[in-house]
Amino acid sequence: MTVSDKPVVEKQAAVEKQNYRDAMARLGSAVNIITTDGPGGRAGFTASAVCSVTDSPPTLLVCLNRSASVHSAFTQNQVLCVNTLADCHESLSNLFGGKTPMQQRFEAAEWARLATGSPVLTNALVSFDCNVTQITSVGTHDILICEAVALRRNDDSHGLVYFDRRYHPLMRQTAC
Ligand SMILES: NC(=O)c1ccc[n+]([C@@H]2O[C@H](COP(=O)([O-])OP(=O)(O)OC[C@H]3O[C@@H](n4cnc5c(N)ncnc54)[C@H](O)[C@@H]3O)[C@@H](O)[C@H]2O)c1
Ligand SMILES: Cc1cc2c(cc1C)N(C[C@H](O)[C@H](O)[C@H](O)COP(=O)(O)O)c1[nH]c(=O)[nH]c(=O)c1N2
Repeated sequence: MTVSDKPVVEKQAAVEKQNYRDAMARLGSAVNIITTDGPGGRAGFTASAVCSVTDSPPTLLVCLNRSASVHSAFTQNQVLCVNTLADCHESLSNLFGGKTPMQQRFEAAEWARLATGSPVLTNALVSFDCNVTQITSVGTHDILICEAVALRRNDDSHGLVYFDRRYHPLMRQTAC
């Protein structure tokens, strides 16, 4: 049998938006509620586009659609908290990912504060309280570069993954 050393690549004129989304739906990701508070007001939205950038200084990125109602609050406040959701947070994720009024979103859970004043979800898997240090626009979204200034972890909770347009619990291995 002859094995070609070249990968088979299907030629395509362009990747259409729907094909791109269908492909991206196959990447499982953590689900987060991103919150802020300050002169621009209190706001929060659900985000899967969150990624670690560097640990020195401890930096992550969040992608935010510029057409979202929460956009101006985040750019004005320049602070945010990434609250990574646990397996019990499916309905909270839908609440912060829809067109629900802001007060109703926050009434559905308990919140604390750390260093920046952004709302910290008390039973999140982990929370990264951050200063927004840079904003870069790409297409429809702003990439918010965020430096973590305080952290909070709940080490007993299970995780939540968004994969194939559905939520899936991710169980932590327990000692037996
Ligand atoms: N990065 C994002 O802005 C993003 C990510 C996930 C979901 N969403 C929004 O949540 C809703 C439900 O999404 P779904 O995953 O069930 O189905 P979907 O078909 O809208 O999205 C499938 C996947 O495509 C990507 N995607 C979707 N909209 C995008 C956008 N505007 N910009 C960049 N990437 C995008 C995400 O990876 C998403 O998981 C939709 O309104 C979607 O736009 C937005
Ligand atoms: C699972 C999942 C994941 C994401 C989203 C939704 C859901 C359900 N949404 C959409 C975002 O949460 C939604 O647009 C917000 O509610 C903002 O809408 P308002 O304009 O404030 O109503 C979203 N939006 C965004 O700008 N970046 C992201 O990474 C994501 N990820």
